[in-house]
Amino acid sequence: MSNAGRQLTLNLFIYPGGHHEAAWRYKESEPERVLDIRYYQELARKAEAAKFDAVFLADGPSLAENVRYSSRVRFEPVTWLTAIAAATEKIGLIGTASTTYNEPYNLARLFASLDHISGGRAGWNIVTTSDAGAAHNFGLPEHPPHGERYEKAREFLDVVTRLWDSWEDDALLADPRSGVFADAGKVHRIDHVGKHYRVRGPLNISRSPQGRPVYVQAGSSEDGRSFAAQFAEAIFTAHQTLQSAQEFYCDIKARAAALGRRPEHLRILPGISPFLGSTEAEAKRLEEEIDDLIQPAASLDQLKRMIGVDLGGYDLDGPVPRHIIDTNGPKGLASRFQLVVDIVDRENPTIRQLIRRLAGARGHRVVVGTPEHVADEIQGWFEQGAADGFNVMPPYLTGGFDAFVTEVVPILRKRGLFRQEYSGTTLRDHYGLPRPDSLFAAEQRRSA
Ligand SMILES: Cc1cc2nc3c(=O)[nH]c(=O)nc-3n(C[C@H](O)[C@H](O)[C@H](O)COP(=O)(O)O)c2cc1C
Repeated sequence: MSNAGRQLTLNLFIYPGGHHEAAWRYKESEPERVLDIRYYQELARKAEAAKFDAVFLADGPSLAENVRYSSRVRFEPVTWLTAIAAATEKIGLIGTASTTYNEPYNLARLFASLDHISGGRAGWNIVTTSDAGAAHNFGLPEHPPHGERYEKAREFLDVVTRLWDSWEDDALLADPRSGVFADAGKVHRIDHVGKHYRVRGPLNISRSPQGRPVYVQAGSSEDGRSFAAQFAEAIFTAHQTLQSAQEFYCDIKARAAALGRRPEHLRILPGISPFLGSTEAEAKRLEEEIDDLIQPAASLDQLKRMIGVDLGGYDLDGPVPRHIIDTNGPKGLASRFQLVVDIVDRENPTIRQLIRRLAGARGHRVVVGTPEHVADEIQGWFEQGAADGFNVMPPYLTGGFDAFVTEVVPILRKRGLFRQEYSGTTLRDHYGLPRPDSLFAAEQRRSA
């Protein structure tokens, strides 16, 4: 792959309080502002000033964390991003919404509205939701099995896509002279009748500036990879090693090409959580200072959600009891589970070492060092077929992000790896993605 002219994609992955699970306790953090929208508007403006591609918000339709220890209360993402849209001009706005716990029509309206309001900056992180607890918030007797969630997600995405295309681009006329507001012949019902959904349409808002928000996905299981290769335009992923990231990158690009897609229209973006210091020792001290704020009960809770076993009764300084981790259970299908099991098998950590290893970014890659070292790591993965860019996951806010923007981004720019200026105004422009034509307009042309 030629790297000439390739530019990094950089998203700011915002996690309330910072990505390190104990960051909210760090002396520079502002936990009291966790639900202050101006705090996030300020953060997004900083990311926009640094010419980042997008801000990204994760989400789940349940309170999965242990509230005693966790700062993870959060706004609903589209609401949150709409407020950020009002405070910014160009930065992309990617929000997470579940296909398992939403209705296609409502979700289509929400993201089409965000795309209109933001002038074409919306992206949808399509998740099937792995937290089984969510089922209890939606009257389901149990969380749908992994495969069924992805089956529903495929139908869900088909319906939403057709709803977003149900108004042809030139349907809205709003012509006071003729008195015609919209060309009814260019506004189409979708008449979907499927296994999981029945949706007539059309959508009650015209086609948005991007045509469709950008499709983002973050699964890594076999179902996840197949879904991503077919539909995703950006894929978030978590990898601990260059080799694992290269394998994923190569696999997804090959799958997409086999489906007739152009591999460059699918940005693969691993997470990176940088602890920065003027020396490696200083960066290590910063990491240790925040690690020392870990509350093991919270970490063990998180670990239980990831691997399905409760290690609360074990000696923290004893080995991880590998034999009780069921690799054939339902958890085994989720990618993050495998990532943790690989760490245990590779590094044979004590329980305390494992929870410290995961505390920084829940299995995403943590890089500790000088700005040059972090830039080298970014450039290395970017140029060796492991990434098209990164979700930057500051361990704490806002200092952890300020340091990245003031010290690492200039190095990446100097190396010609990252934009000096936006060349467009929409998220599709930033990602180098085409604006999709309306399916109905294409069908009309074929039948003309
Ligand atoms: C960067 C990143 C962000 C994610 N954000 C969310 C999220 O907000 N909500 C969610 O339910 N899952 C999230 N996930 C998890 C994936 O969407 C997916 O549910 C998980 O990988 C299981 O999918 P799989 O079984 O296909 O691997 C995220 C994963 C990554 C790598």
